[in-house]
Amino acid sequence: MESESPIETKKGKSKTPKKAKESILKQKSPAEFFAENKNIAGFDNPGKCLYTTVREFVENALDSAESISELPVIEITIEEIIKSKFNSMIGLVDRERIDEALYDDYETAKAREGTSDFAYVLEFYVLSSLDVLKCHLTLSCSNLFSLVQKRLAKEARAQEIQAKNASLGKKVKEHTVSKGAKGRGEASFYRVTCKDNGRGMPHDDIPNMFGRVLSGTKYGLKQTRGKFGLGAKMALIWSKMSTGLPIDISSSMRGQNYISFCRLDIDIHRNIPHIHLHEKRDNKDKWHGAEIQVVIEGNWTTYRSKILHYMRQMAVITPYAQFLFKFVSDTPDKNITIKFARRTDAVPPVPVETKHHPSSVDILLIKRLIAETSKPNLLQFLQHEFVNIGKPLAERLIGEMGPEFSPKMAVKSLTDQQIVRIHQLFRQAKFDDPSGDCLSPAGEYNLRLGIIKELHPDMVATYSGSAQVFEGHPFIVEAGVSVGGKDGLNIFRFANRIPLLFEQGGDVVTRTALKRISWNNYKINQTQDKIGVFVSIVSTKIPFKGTGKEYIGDDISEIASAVKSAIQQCCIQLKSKIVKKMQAREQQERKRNLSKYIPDATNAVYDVLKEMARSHVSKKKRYEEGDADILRKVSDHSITNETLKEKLTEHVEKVDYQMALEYATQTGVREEPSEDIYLQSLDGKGNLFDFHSPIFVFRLFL
Ligand SMILES: Nc1ncnc2c1ncn2[C@@H]1O[C@H](COP(=O)(O)OP(=O)(O)OP(=O)(O)O)[C@@H](O)[C@H]1O
Repeated sequence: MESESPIETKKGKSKTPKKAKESILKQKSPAEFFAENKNIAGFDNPGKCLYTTVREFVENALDSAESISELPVIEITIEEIIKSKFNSMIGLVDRERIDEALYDDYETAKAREGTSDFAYVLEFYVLSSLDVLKCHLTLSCSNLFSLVQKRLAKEARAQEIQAKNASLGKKVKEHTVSKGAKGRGEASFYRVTCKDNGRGMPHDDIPNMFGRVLSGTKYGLKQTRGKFGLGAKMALIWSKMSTGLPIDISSSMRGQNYISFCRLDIDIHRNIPHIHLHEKRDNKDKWHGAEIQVVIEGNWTTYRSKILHYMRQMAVITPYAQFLFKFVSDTPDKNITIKFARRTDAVPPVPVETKHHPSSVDILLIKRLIAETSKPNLLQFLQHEFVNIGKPLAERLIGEMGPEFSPKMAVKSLTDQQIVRIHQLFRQAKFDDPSGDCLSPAGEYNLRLGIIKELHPDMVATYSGSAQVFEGHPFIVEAGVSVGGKDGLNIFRFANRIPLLFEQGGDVVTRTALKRISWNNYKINQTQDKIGVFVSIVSTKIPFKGTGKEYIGDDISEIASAVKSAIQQCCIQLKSKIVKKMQAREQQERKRNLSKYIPDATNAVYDVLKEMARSHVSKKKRYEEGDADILRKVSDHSITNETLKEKLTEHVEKVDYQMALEYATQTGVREEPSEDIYLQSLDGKGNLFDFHSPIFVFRLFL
């Protein structure tokens, strides 16, 4: 008998090659891999799956509308499906429990006894004062009571930690439903529908776009929200895993007189779409766009706030889009409808596809570019397949590669070694940085609007950095920092105009804001002031950690320093505003203090002036009537001035003249007399001039 042992094969007893069934080697399809590791795509638990499904659909919808420069109009509906409805949807009959002990939420007789004891204790506790209770409880009761207290405290602590983590954007553990309320089997189901007015999809491509993992249209070098060709398929894989239901896609492209309808699921093992229905339907309304619908297990209760937060932030960074968000519950009072209205018609320019920068490519990519290029020779290949290589530079590079290279050599005939040489030179040579022209940043205006809308701060500063480069990819960092408004340090992160809500702790923006900004230097108190930090990064490649697009790592020094400098630039602007505001506040304070006793001074002056006015008028009258003696007195300025000074000093000696002067300066010279007082006096040259108000006189006098 022929041995199947690999050892025997090694010993040469069997020369025949191993049959396929003997091999221990196994292969997994990408769909299988992601089904087994769905957490790396942001599908960690039912609640997070609901959140990520919404997110993937919304981001596809935005990418699609923006790609045809259409102002996005997006409707998202999450409809709660209760178990009986779900069962009837899939044709499953609801069954009553027969063998109760079989269930996860089953309580043993002993546990029930404990519970009734507990109910008694609790009732007793409520009815009695604590002291009385302490006296009367038996030892066993008090033991039980402390056990119960411990359990309640533990539950409360767990809930507290969960709420805290959720607010910090940390991973939220699924709320463990306490036994007796809802067993493990009691999943919640939701129908998620997302409708957009975007480009739609070609009829024949739909099955592969939704039923083949790692297929998409966004692989080029371009700033897009989607990147991996994974998100929509993950929603389908999760629906297949949790409900077994397919996905429904309706789509129509501009000018198409039909709507493509496709219902499909995915053959996980072969990573191919399994089509249930694929047909063309009438498009009477000339609609274009897509509507995707999927039924999945989820958890609205624990992820409600994250989903709404995400929608709000998406509306902030995409003010040119209109979103209609609906949650439809089986209990109508839990229904939610939120319309995020469009706030501007200015759509940022559509990001353009660009070519690779020589410093960003690896050997594999060079080989792929060679395989795909239409250019016949090395010179043209270098010139046309990369940015920042013009003809003269291409010629110099070829000269530098070595004698076996020439401009005219067929690019497809390059050997593996020659490709390695090109790669080495690309690494070592100096190239101009790629420009950021292909990028479409959110814009300082949008950031400012967003901050004001979210935080209602006292002051805001924004900054838009110029394009920079990491590993040959251009990127732009924009930042906004606010002071005042809601509590604490709030950090808002956006990447290619996607809000990032999870894994905040490891993100480059969070780390920079918390560890690398000396807030005190900018007169901002990190622990007391309410600070808002908004940072938006756009790039042809966002270096997300993982496929879940949750956070940007802190390990790319170019990005880290650009983030730091953008935040610092905002802080510098804020500092001067803060200093001015502090000075204004101080002045205001002084003014308030002055005004406490200034009325005394002005009243005194007013009295003096009134008296002088009276005598002045009478003197004037007498002068007009021909009193020669009075003429001498009126023309004698020193007498008038002296008299005034004397009288004022008499009345206002308690006034701090310096402060009074300041007050008068701040108040300014009033144009109209504040009181019904009008008098004339003589200036230094003996001319008559007018005093219009007590303050004016006061200032002149001082
Ligand atoms: N609403 C939509 N309108 C038009 N095309 C869509 C829509 N949703 C998905 N698509 C197409 O389906 C493809 C696959 O989508 P999927 O969400 O799986 O991946 P992606 O968006 O390319 O990348 P990522 O996994 O990073 O989100 C997209 O590249 C896009 O071409």
